[in-house]
Amino acid sequence: MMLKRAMFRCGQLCSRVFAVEFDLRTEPLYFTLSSTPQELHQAHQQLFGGDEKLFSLHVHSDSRTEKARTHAEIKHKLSVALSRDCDVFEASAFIPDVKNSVVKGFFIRDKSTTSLSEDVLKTLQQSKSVCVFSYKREGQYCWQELWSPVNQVEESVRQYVTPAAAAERHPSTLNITSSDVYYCMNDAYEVLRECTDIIPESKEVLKLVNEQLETSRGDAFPVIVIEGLDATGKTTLTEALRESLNATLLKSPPQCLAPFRQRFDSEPPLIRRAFYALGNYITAAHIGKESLRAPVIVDRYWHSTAAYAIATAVGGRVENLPKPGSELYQWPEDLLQPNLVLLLTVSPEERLRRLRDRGQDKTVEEAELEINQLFRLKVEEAYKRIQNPACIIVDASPSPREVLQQVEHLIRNKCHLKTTSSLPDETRSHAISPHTTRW
Ligand SMILES: Nc1ncnc2c1ncn2[C@@H]1O[C@H](COP(=O)(O)OP(=O)(O)O)[C@@H](O)[C@H]1O
Ligand SMILES: Nc1ccn([C@H]2C[C@H](O)[C@@H](COP(=O)(O)OP(=O)(O)O)O2)c(=O)n1
Repeated sequence: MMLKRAMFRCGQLCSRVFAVEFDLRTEPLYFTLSSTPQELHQAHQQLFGGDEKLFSLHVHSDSRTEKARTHAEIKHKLSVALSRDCDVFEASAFIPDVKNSVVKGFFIRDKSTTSLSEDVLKTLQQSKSVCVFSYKREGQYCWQELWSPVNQVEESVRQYVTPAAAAERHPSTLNITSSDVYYCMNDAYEVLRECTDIIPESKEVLKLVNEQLETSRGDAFPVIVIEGLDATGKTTLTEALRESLNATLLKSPPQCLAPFRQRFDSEPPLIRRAFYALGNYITAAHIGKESLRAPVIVDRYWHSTAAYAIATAVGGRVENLPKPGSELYQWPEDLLQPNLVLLLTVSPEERLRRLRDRGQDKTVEEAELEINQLFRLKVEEAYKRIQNPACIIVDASPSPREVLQQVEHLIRNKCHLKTTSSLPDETRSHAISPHTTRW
């Protein structure tokens, strides 16, 4: 039964292009499978040409939540259970330019002479969602076959590794919609609804969404979002703006979701990003209400949700990001738009200094960001590519006072507002009215 299922999965994969993130600084290695022997290119020789043991495994399931969780579990197991003699690379099997065609997995290169990797794969293969292949060599050729720890899989035919041209779109960009980034509330809502059995907190989050959603936005005061990586000065600036504009300060995710955040941060992207996406809709409802009374400053919003999600989903280099203008950078049609989005930027050195000076707990992701220069670059680049509204970049390296003045100036120009921080305290209230704005 298990073998039959594996054979079926194998058949589904064979017509796809495989990509292995062999070296994150360059393009993935792409190959297809062919029934006739094919000579390997020099680049492919680096992976397939040695005498190490090679395996790949792919995760299938009709349930997207099960697939996402199994993939995350496998990633964790491979990182803790394999020996130091094993290299694990992210891998995928996909149909070029076909959305949602990616089957994610891993490629394993085992330089050891022990059977540890086989033992680990044997336990992973117990899962009905996992399909394992091994790679064998003969002369200059390398073929892939379905792997079984017990007996030779007789029906499995040799499928020769055949170098393939680079894909125009990096495969990791094919599955982003509704797996990493949600372009309407319902898509994110559905994911959490599918999780209510395995993550009971999902019910509470959905209840909060149902209770708080109501978007009203009439002749409103302006809404200004402040974005940026951790420690770029968002909290410092948003609090100063609250005072100088006599504004309401909101954040996304909203305070009511704080008790659940850690729980969802430990989930794979499919679920974690759905949580943050729903947070934006709750914040949007708060913005709708509050902007009837005063200007609203928002600390992180959709730009953060999309930029972090895209940067995490896309492996390797900045060049792998979806190209500028891609539909993946579009704002969701059903999410309230702010009037202005400002992106605070500082040099990596200054940001590290601020992080160290602050010396407080960082989310795991932010800790990784610190050591992972590539990821940081991708988040910033994704921020800059988001459209409608796009963000305006603010150099946040000067003193807090200078940054505030710079931002007040921008708000005055872009929102046709009067800000009054340079005025004496007693004249400082209600300088902004909905009627002085253009929207
Ligand atoms: N313009 C600035 N110049 C120097 N230090 C700053 C500036 N803005 C903020 N900081 C300091 O940098 C650290 C991070 O700022 P914070 O406002 O908490 O950033 P964020 O909210 O973006 O994580 C804090 O210790 C803060 O006092
Ligand atoms: N609106 C938001 C806000 C944060 N996120 C995600 C993106 C990152 O994974 C983290 C960053 O949040 P973090 O707590 O480190 O940021 P702050 O310290 O609050 O500035 O949260 C999001 O997806 N959408």
